[in-house]
Amino acid sequence: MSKTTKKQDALDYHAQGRPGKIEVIPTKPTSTQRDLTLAYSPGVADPCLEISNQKEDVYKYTAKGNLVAVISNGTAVLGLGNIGPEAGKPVMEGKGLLFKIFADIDVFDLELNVNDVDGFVNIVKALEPTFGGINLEDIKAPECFEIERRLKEEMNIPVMHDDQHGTAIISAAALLNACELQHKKLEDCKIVVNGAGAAAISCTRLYISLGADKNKVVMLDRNGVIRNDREELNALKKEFATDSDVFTLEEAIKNADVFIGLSSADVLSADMLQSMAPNPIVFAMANPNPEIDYELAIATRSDIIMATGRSDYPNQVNNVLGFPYIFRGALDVRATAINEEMKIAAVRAIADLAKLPVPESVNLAYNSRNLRFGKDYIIPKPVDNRLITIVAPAVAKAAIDSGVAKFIITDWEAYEDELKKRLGLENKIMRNVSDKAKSAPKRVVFAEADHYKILKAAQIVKEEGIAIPILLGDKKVINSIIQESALDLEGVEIINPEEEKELTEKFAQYLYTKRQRRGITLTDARKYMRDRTYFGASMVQFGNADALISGLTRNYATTVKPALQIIDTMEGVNRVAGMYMMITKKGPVFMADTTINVNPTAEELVDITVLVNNAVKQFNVQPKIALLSYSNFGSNDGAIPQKVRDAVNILHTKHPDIVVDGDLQANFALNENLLNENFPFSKLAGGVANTLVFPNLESGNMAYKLLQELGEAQAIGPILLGMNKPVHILQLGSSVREIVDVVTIAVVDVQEKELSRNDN
Ligand SMILES: NC(=O)C1=CN([C@@H]2O[C@H](COP(=O)(O)OP(=O)(O)OC[C@H]3O[C@@H](n4cnc5c(N)ncnc54)[C@H](OP(=O)(O)O)[C@@H]3O)[C@@H](O)[C@H]2O)C=CC1
Ligand SMILES: CC(=O)C(=O)O
Ligand SMILES: [Mg+2]
Repeated sequence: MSKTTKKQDALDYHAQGRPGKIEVIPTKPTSTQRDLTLAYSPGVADPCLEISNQKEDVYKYTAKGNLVAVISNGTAVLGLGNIGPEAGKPVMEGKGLLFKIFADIDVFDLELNVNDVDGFVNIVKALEPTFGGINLEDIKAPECFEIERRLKEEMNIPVMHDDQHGTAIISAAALLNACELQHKKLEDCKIVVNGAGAAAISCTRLYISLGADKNKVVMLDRNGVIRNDREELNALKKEFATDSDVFTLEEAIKNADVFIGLSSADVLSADMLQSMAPNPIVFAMANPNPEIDYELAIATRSDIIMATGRSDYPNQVNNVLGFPYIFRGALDVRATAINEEMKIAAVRAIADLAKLPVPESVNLAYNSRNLRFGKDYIIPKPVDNRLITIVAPAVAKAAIDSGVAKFIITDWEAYEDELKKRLGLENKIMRNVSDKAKSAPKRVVFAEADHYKILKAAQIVKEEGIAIPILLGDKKVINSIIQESALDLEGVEIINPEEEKELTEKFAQYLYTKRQRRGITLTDARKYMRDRTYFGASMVQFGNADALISGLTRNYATTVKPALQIIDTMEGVNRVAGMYMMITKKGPVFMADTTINVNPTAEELVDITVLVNNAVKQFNVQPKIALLSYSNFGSNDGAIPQKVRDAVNILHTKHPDIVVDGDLQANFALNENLLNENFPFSKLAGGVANTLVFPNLESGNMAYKLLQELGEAQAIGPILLGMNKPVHILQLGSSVREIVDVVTIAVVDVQEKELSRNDN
């Protein structure tokens, strides 16, 4: 059992609820009799006949093109050995789960009760009509080599034995990077490979094709070094037999540069590790427990680069980084095989990705502040969602270039969008907003710059060219966080309001003049200016900055107050409101008011709707607004539906250009069929609403939070509407990504406000 998870937890995880880890879910509507008629007899006969006329249409009308079989006979399950097909099923279900979550590939796991090569090959061959690809898994050597060779030869869909090639690709990428970091040349490295099975042999072959010297490789199995004088060796082992004068691991490992473990747990001792060459590279990849314990290895050699197959230590070298994306790329071009060119393309793509800056989501997932290319980060993390958009296209391109693709991708940008969509990463709106921000970055002042998340967000917006950050706070404190977290904020202006006596006095005088008849004395105003949100808002008011970001550490109401006291609302606007852009599976939906107006009157709802209408247009979206209630067009007489109806009446009279209707229930507003069938007269009929205005703060606030938690929608905001100058208040505890999004919106807000001033 692994050291960080308890046996009972693992058993419970698998047994609780629906036993196992996967289920089958229909992808088409099934709710009406008509749906069933189409899904099954008689409707199903039509696609059947189309396919019978044109076999390739099976990709058009069935799930084949996205379906991979994970097939095992349970003869080499992880490092647990030949435990049989049933016992191997949890691993195969696990692979299915990883295929789905990392690459949106559907998997049937098939555990076969057959050990002989012919029997196995015959069964798998017969499955070709069902699947787009075959992932062979945990089948022991040497049979796995013959099985894979024959299936590749006899089948016309991609077949890959993952323990061989998945592992080879990933460990080769890690090895190239580790050599670079340890200043070793692969061709000069003395490499000891412990294990001579499926993974070990294929990994070694790939290292050699990437430049490793076969004469410097020593391979071992259970009986020790694979030597030419051993008579019982099979042909595969013979390929790596040596004449050198070493017999045991202890002897072979002396002065080795690299140890590759693909055997079983705890075979490499601390003494053996001590005897390796300076700056050794140790990949102890046996699962679940490595050839040497991670802690022991790093305690033994401080000059080591150490990797295991496990997720709970740095440098997880595990084929999970490869198989989802290799198959994704292969399926998307309907490759007939996974060839050497595709494998090498995957190696290079994965190795190069490790050298790029790490996304914040990955840092967060590993509770780390600044993962970066180095001894403890030689290879990307499995949760890095750039893997799909980098590795899959690299594999697909190589398949096309090497002539094994039946479908040619020409628009690579569209393909990347499609890949992002598969993982729900597609967010075109935000990408457009971000591009717009980058076209003319603005000065954004951060009131809470003595906070890691703010500094990290400032670094990101600076690096990406979205904004020019200005940091407010104690310089010493800010610089120490920057140093501690290895952030790069060189050249960024830091202002400590306490040192800015003149500016503070000017701002205080302004606040006093503005609010002297609202209970603020000059003494109060001077005191308030010590608060960085007051100071930052004043900077924006006086043009020392273009936008203010605050609110990470304090509640919304407290933070919005200084902004409202210092910065006026836009001309002709009576109030401010808060809006969220929710990125849902069905696309973006704008929601207001979610943060400010507790119980707006009908007139106030009108103001909010006008504000929202203008704001949504800034995102290049044509607003279609539903004013929500618990009733549809007068179906209920309550005070709230009445208020909403009154607001809609005013809007229709005074703002006929706005596409708005209500009162409407949320499901009617968002469902075209329901709306068309029941309310064809509605101004929204023929489509759905993309903007929802709520009758009060409680419904708006609860709705967006429910959508965020249960609907897994991404909430971007809050976006403060109606201010004369851009001030954006974060939600308490926002993530770095949320802060970056709000800054991006703030920059575009500045641009839009400048534009409308120039127009006037
Ligand atoms: N991190 C990763 O991504 C991956 C890790 N692995 C791990 O690699 C290991 C091997 O898997 P796989 O190749 O599929 O299995 P195989 O059964 O095909 O091969 C196992 C090999 O390990 C050798 N071996 C076992 N124990 C020892 C030992 N004490 N000393 C030396 N050699 C030993 C066997 O020797 P013999 O030939 O004499 O029986 C055999 O050559 C497993 O632990 C597996 O979990 C595998 C794939 C991916
Ligand atoms: C990771 C894997 O495939 C194995 O250990 O067998
Ligand atoms: Mg395996």
